[in-house]
Amino acid sequence: MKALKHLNKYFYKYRYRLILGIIITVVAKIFALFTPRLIGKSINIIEAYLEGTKSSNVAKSELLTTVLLILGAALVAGIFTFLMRQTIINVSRFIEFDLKNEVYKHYQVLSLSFYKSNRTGDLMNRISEDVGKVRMYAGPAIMYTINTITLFTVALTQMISTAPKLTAYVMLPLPILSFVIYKLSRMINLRSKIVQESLSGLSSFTQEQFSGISVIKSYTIENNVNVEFEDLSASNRQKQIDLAKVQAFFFPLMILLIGISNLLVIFIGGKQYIDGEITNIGTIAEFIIYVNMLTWPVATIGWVTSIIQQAEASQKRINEFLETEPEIKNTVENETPIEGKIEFNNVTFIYPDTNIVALKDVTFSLDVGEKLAILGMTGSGKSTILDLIGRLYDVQEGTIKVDDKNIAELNLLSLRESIGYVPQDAFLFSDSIKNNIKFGKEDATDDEVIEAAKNAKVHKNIIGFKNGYDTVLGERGITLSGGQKQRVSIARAIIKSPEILLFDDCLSAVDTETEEKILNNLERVSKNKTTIIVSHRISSAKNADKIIVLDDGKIIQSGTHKSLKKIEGYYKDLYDKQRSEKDL
Ligand SMILES: Nc1ncnc2c1ncn2[C@@H]1O[C@H](COP(=O)(O)OP(=O)(O)OP(=O)(O)O)[C@@H](O)[C@H]1O
Repeated sequence: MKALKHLNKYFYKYRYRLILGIIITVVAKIFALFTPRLIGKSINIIEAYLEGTKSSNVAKSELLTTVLLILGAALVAGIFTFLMRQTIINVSRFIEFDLKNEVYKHYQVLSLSFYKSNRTGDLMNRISEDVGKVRMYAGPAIMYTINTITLFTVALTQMISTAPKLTAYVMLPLPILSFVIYKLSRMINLRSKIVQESLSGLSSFTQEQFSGISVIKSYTIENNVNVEFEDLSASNRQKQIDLAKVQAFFFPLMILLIGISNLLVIFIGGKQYIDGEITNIGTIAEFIIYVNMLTWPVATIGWVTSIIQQAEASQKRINEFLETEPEIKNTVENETPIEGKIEFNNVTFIYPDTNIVALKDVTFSLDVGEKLAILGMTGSGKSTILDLIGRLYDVQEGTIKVDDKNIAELNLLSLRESIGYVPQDAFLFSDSIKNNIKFGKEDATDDEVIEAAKNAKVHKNIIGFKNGYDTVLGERGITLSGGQKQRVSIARAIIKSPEILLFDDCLSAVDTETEEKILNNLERVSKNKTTIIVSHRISSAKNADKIIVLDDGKIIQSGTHKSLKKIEGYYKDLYDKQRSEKDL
């Protein structure tokens, strides 16, 4: 129960609703317990008539009154049972909502390395399945516990006061029932978990196959994939059958144990009546109803225990994530306006999860408004430089300064807000093109969106679609070409008009002619903005104020286009190669 203490703050938040819910539950059960008493009374009235102590008319009128009272009590109990669910179950839904938001909000502040070391499926599971299991504790478990306590207290008091010995006998099978249900619930939960895992394996498999459907078709491996799917499906079917088998035991078992209790009431109660230990035959009828009313709450003791155990395990998993501290922390409360001067001083960076040394002793500086181009072999550390400027990771050695201040001493939000970043793999959301561009500036006008798209040379493509800027992208929308995606992603960055622009090889899928036009536009929109362009093409680098060439994390060349094209080395080789390709 230690992990579940986390929920206490929510119970406190909703304390008034919860207390109201508890009161309503108690009232509902008290009214429900009038029924057995009144049914016993009705039988006693008939018994009195049969014995001749009550006249037919008196017996009939008393019978009618009792039946009306039963109806009234059942009605009140019914209304309160409805309200009970409306309060306690609603509280559990509120807590589920709060907890989901708490987890999601925490996910947002966690660093990139957290996402690298945890599988997406796991992150999603904790926010959906685990939170769902915790809800079962916050709602149904609490409701049924109060239910059981109230029913037991009231019913047992009445039963003991009416026939103590008979009470002892009929209560005998109930603890056995509770224990058996507990064991069965655990088995059901265990098998449900296995089914769940197999289902998520099946859906991960299908999801991957659908994403890679073009590869499957072009390699004509549909049959192999079908066989694999059938195997997974067959294994899932077996697991479902195993689960259904234990589930099938649940109700017959309950009926058996209720039946035993009923038989005990009839047999022992009947004997006691014959022996004169019980004076009224109505007591037997009353007890039969008590036994039936108590069986479900007793069964729920076992069920609730297993719900609590599951909720505890789920909350433990949730707490693990909630207790994970973000590696990148904002230490400055006040906003820090950024102008855009960037300085790397002897920066060495090792990726913590892989221990790959991505940058070695990197030093360069850029004044406000200057342009830097970074070139180099694949895997040489170019993207890492951009990630470090946005403080997605903290460096182990050396310092990175923006506006002469160590970036760790800047307000993290201000720093990131001052950056317009175009990643290597342009990521677009399943939303309209317009909203994808507006992502960079939420309050942008339509004109601003069009202007940004024009500068990124994608406007003509967009208006060519039937729905223009309202064209929806993604799974249920259209798929943009690689180059179109890159250009929408560029529009998203430039609409933000940030102080620092970072372009990570974002023109690689664009033809050289369009690249030239975009670069000219970028030249204009990025005036006075510090800009870094990562590229494999000389055409993207040649107009930069500074150029650096990386190799295995180290700067091996630096200078300008003019100077570097004359020096033997990577840049000149690339220049010569790309110039001859152009001639071809
Ligand atoms: N998130 C990460 N976790 C661990 N290692 C990483 C991560 N990102 C990159 N690396 C490693 O760091 C090194 C530098 O990668 P980086 O992406 O900076 O290279 P790059 O020059 O941008 O390459 P490319 O031109 O192919 O995009 C590579 O060896 C890469 O495997």
